[in-house]
Amino acid sequence: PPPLPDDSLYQALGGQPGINRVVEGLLYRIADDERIVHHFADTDILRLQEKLQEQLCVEAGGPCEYTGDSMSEVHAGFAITEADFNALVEDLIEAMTAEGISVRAQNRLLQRLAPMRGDIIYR
Ligand code: HEM
Repeated sequence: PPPLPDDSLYQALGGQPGINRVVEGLLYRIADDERIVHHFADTDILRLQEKLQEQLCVEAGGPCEYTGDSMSEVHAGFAITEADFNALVEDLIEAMTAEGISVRAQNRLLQRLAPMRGDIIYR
């Protein structure tokens, strides 16, 4: 999606510290999520954490650069289903709710991530 005109979403997420807490909460929830944890068996979790922190910052209109690989490159070969995708989004919503992020800000971020769906789900 095109860049946001301002950093209001970044601020609503609590800036980089808030985004980092959401990413940490997401990673803990994935680790506990029997529906999808198997996909991450061989993943360098510290790298994933760093790239997610950057990506969510960029998508929220924050002052960051994403240095990871493209969504299609990264997720190809994992045979990620629509149900897997929905499970991860559920975990993300839980992580944001636990950080006290408003439903409006949650929905703004999810709207930014939703278009990536086609690059992540295996067809
Ligand atoms: C909106 C949804 C998603 C976003 C924004 C996202 C974002 C990312 C990012 C930024 C990375 C790191 C890229 C890099 O290392 O250069 C990554 C890696 C990864 N993602 Fe996703 N992802 C999403 C959905 C999913 C889903 C649904 C699954 C599976 C259930 C998944 C499984 C993985 C795995 C296994 C890796 C690590 C790949 C590896 O170890 O080489 N992702 N993702």
